Amino acid sequence: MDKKLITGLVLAGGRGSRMGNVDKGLQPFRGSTMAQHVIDRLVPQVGSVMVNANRNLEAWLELAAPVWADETAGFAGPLAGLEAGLRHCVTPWLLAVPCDSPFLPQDLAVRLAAAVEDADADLAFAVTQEPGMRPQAHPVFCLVKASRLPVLSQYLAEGGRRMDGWYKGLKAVEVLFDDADAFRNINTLEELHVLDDTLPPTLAKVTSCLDGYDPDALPVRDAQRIIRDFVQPVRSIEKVALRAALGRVLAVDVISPIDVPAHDNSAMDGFALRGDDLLVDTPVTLRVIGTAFAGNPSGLVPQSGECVRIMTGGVMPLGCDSVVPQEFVKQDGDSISLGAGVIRPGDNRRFAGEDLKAGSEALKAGRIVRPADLGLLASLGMPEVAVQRRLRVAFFSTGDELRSVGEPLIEGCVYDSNRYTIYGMLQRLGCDFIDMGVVRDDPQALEDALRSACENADAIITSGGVSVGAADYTKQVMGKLGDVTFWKIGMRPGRPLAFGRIKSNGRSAFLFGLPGNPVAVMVSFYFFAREALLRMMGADAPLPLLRARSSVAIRKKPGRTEYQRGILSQGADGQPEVRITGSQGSGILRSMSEANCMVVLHDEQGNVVTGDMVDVLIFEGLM
Ligand SMILES: Nc1nc2c(c(=O)[nH]1)N[C@H]1C(S)=C(S)[C@@H](COP(=O)(O)OP(=O)(O)OC[C@H]3O[C@@H](n4cnc5c(N)ncnc54)[C@H](O)[C@@H]3O)O[C@H]1N2
Ligand code: MOO
Ligand SMILES: [Mg+2]
Repeated sequence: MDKKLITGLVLAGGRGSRMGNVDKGLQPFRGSTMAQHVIDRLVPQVGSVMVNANRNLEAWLELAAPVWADETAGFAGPLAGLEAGLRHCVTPWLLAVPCDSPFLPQDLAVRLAAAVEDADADLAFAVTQEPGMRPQAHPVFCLVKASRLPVLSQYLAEGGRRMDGWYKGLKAVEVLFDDADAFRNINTLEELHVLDDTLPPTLAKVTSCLDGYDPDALPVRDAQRIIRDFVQPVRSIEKVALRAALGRVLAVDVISPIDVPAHDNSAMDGFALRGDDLLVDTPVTLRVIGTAFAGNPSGLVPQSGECVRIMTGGVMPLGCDSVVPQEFVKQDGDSISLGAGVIRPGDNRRFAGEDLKAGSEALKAGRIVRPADLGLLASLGMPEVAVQRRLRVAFFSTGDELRSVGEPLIEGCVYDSNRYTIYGMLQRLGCDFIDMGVVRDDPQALEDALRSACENADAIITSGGVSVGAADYTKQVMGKLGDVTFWKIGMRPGRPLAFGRIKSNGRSAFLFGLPGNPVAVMVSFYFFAREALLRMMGADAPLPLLRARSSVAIRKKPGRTEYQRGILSQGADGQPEVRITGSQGSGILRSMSEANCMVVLHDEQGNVVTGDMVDVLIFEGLM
């Protein structure tokens, strides 16, 4: 069938009641509107497209398609829309599709048309079948002979409303499509958001990708994956002087503008010569015709039997490919002699570009600049480097029992240590920070603090108040301000965690509500917040776990991840060996301070026997 014989009709006249009574098709989706996506899919398949809509007609007209309202009053459903479409259809066939199915098949018209032609039918509609399920009809996706309008009008006049009810007396055929997802229709705003890959992901979207997601029993790796999928890099670049780039995250790939080194040069102080002059078993004598200093090309071109005195780094004279170190020759006036086989042709010569070739990638974006990188960048002659702007992280502690250092400690109170461990860990990551002090267990004070943090920072870290205590208002307030979830993670310590993104006055920030216990807060930071913050900074720096032999037995329950404070040292055989520090209670900071590593006992792992290999995270050098 020639596609010019078909008019496409987008059915957009519904109430959108499950979407909060909005005009569904006009809802933003992937950079335009949902209906626009449907129209874009339809246009290549048909001669022309029109729309059936009952509200916001001006907005619909902007879609550059004719718009027709129902003629049957009172939002009578898609059949009323089909009737309006058929009334204005000037082609022999009409292809109807709903406005909320932006993924409709690209071969919908061709396949339905082939079916009506084969069967000499009045109507064809789509059917899908999932494995092991009964076929599912999609009667709103139908190709209808325009001349059958009177049958439909009569059905409507008699009060009929069923999409698959009106064509009982007509010849209708089903067409089976393989891809059920192509007929997916979007009913709620949440669903629309979840499917819109141009919008920042929602937690619902991210968690829907996990099998058996249970916020109350979440494995560590699932929590890490959700966090990884949810946080997004802050895209903001600045140029800094080379030295200031130390510890910062490179924002772009660095391509070498030059060959390093720029010339073939000598690796030794000695004599540059032509490899052809070297004889396999006979000593040679060469005449020295001049000297090449580093930084001062000699311009000399030795002939056969000649050589040039050269310093380390000096540019190789033309025709020379080898250098004999001065210790290996006998010099006599202006000639040198060297024994057979002292060097081979090509020895002690450094090639132009052997370190880096012009145009090659010297460093990748996302790298955290280390001292060697500073040197490398300097070797390329770069005075400035493009880096990600520093991440701004606001943090505060929650709890009426907390006193800040410098204040007197009243009965029942403790000094706030979490703000100091958090400060230390953020500082090591290279973040800018805003220390917001201690916030009382008071809903208004918490809301004010979270809003202020959100408006001034990229990320917020709080500690305390995420478990189940009666004064833990933190969760309630966090939930109110945004897309935040509360987890019980299968780990020890650090079981409760709040995570998400909150909004205030048009600004948003990622939120990590870490548990209050002083060791739990550090473990949660290292194993969840750290990677997320690095990701926001555009950096890629996975936690470096090493293997070490356990010099002790460790009790461990399978089914949760345990982080034990450990001391790593060199065993009697020179291999790394780890033992556990004293008490592992999640309030005991002293053993954390004594430790130089964490022993990571994974989910599935059970008791550790002396001599078993275990994973270890070393604190020193940890970003
Ligand atoms: N019935 C239950 N109780 C608790 C559970 C549970 O599942 N059921 N989980 C326990 C676990 S695990 C942890 S961890 C804590 C986490 O509690 P919160 O995040 O609500 O923290 P708080 O109750 O505010 O404080 C816990 C503890 O830590 C001390 N703390 C808090 N902030 C600081 C700070 N900045 N500096 C020093 N010490 C701090 C606080 O005084 C408490 O002793 O909940 C368990 N309970
Ligand atoms: O996180 Mo809690 O520290 O497991 O006691
Ligand atoms: Mg609590």
